[in-house]
Amino acid sequence: MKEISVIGGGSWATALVKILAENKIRVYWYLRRQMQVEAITRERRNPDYINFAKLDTDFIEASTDLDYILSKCQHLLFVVPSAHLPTVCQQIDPQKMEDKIIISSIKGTVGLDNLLPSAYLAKIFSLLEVNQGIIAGPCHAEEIAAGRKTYMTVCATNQVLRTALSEAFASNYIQICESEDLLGVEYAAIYKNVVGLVCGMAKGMNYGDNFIAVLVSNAIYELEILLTALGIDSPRIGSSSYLGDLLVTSYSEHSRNRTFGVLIGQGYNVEQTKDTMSMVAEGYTATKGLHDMATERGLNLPILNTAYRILYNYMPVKTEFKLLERSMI
Ligand SMILES: NC(=O)C1=CN([C@@H]2O[C@H](COP(=O)(O)OP(=O)(O)OC[C@H]3O[C@@H](n4cnc5c(N)ncnc54)[C@H](OP(=O)(O)O)[C@@H]3O)[C@@H](O)[C@H]2O)C=CC1
Ligand SMILES: O=C(CO)COP(=O)(O)O
Repeated sequence: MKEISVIGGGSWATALVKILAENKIRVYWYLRRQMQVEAITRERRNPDYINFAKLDTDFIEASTDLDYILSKCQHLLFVVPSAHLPTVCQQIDPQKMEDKIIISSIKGTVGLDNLLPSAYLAKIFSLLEVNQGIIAGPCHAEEIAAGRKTYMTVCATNQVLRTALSEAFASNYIQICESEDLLGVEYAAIYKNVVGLVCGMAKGMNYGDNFIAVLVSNAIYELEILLTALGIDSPRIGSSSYLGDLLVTSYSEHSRNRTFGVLIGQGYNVEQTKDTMSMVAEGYTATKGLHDMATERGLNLPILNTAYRILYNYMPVKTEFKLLERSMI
């Protein structure tokens, strides 16, 4: 792969663009604000997200013209928060997407149907699975910005695409793991955001490491039940895109989901917490999406239920944790 169009201007898109440009892949980058485009071109960094990451703008063309950015490359990488994916996609003519290869790196459920990002993109652009890929973690943009050793998972059923993505992203600090398990990895990446949020709540209420270790252990068990019910065959729970991503979100100070949970645990209400956050915490909407899926399948998942009752039924966090304490094993 010599070039790629990237759609999205947040911290994760910025980290991925950084790696691509370092690897001398030409990046056509769609951002929604002209001021951000101009600042990136002028300052060689994104002033609004991971602004300490230097960007090699010799390999980057940024623009607010989505049609132009999409027209430049066959490979398109979507990195927008799931809540905004429909808004972005509605601006795109599906006929212009016929021969495109679409990669997504979005960890949330989309729309009222709670679709996976890859399923949403496949539906609206009539994509074949062979033309889709995903990029998964465990990766925090902040650590990539600092060039810290990171393992990234690239998923595609198409071997040629997997290889192309591996080559595009591998570097002296990015180690690539390849996988064909798009569905399992995508579901796991969404569920871990809910767990990160609940771990944050525990932290915010001053639960200790002993409790959080049991919480995470129970989450692994819950993830297995959820994936099995969703039809994922023999998920590799211990792999870095499953367990690794769950752990980094549960424990890392960089995690926005965990931060969101900490604020709830400290007594802020949901609206105050949303207002305080300057970045997206996908676990908030994912809690509803996954809870709907679990309910439809008659699953009883205590951690997911706890998040749902606190965030959507506005139940007191302390009372809910007392109930959770009793249901964990
Ligand atoms: N950050 C990370 O370390 C990782 C993130 N991810 C995933 O990447 C995805 C993107 O998240 P991330 O980059 O971190 O998000 P950020 O919170 O860093 O950035 C949010 C982005 O959403 C844009 N946005 C806000 N409102 C709208 C809107 N109404 N319509 C369209 N766009 C809007 C913002 O644009 P503007 O600045 O113009 O407001 C900005 O580009 C998420 O699914 C996340 O889970 C995956 C792996 C790692
Ligand atoms: O997905 C991530 C790490 O792999 C980022 O997690 P947060 O969105 O919680 O920061």
